[in-house]
Amino acid sequence: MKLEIKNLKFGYNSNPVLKNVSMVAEPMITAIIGPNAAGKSTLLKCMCGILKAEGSIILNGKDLKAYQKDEVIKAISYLPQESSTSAVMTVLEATLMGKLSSLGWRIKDEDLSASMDTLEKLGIEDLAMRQMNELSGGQKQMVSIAQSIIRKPGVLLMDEPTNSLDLQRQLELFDVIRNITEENDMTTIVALHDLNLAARYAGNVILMNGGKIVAAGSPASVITEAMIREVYGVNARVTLDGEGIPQVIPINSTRKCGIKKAITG
Ligand SMILES: Nc1ncnc2c1ncn2[C@@H]1O[C@H](COP(=O)(O)OP(=O)(O)OP(=O)(O)O)[C@@H](O)[C@H]1O
Repeated sequence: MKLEIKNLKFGYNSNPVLKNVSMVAEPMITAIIGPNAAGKSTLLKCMCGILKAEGSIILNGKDLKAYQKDEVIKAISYLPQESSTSAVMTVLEATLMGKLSSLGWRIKDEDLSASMDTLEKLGIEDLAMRQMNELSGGQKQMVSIAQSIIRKPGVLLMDEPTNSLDLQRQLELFDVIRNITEENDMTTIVALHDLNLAARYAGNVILMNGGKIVAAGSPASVITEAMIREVYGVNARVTLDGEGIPQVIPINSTRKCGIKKAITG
């Protein structure tokens, strides 16, 4: 599904956060990068309709407002930064809920096997009968991801899906996301802090800063030493590997009080 955003404006309590954001996402992985408080999460929440923004969100040529609510729920799956899945139920039941909540509440045999397949794809089938409230943060995060991808939505929005995962799980998860995106012709949009993951897995990178999109294009065109210095205030070495994928090695911060400036925006 093609997702187009035109002149999106949004503010919390009239404090402007998104300032005329326009972008297009096609079926592939798009990474949204940018410093803390740039507006990445807010943009994702506007894209799925959780936050009501000014401007247009166009899904396959039709304004999101013209779709029925259940059509939007089926078409767009959103995985928030903080997972709230901690209810007393098994991992298999929680995964099944991800499917049912988008398709009605009748359980069919194929829904159960789809849930098990999804857990296997993510390498967490051993957790199927474990209780959700007994899982580690990373395990819970993997279940939230299972709940999102089981629906095979046209548009998959993920906010920092790797932030509780160890290095191996991060790569495995992105391998799965890439496969699912390609197999299902999905438009996958991921907000990410890890520039190396964005460079390795995204076909398109969108850079946000101060509520605006300041660059968009291939990883090599967006993730450059000059950009990292200017937007993140960090000196970094960026080299291109054999496939032309940028690899970022941060060296030092150019700011004296960097944390305060970055967090307060
Ligand atoms: N619920 C809220 N109420 C008021 N202001 C908010 C709310 N959520 C976010 N903001 C503000 O909106 C701005 C953008 O926040 P947002 O979470 O979209 O940024 P982000 O790029 O996702 O940041 P991070 O990388 O730190 O998660 C920030 O200044 C933040 O303080």
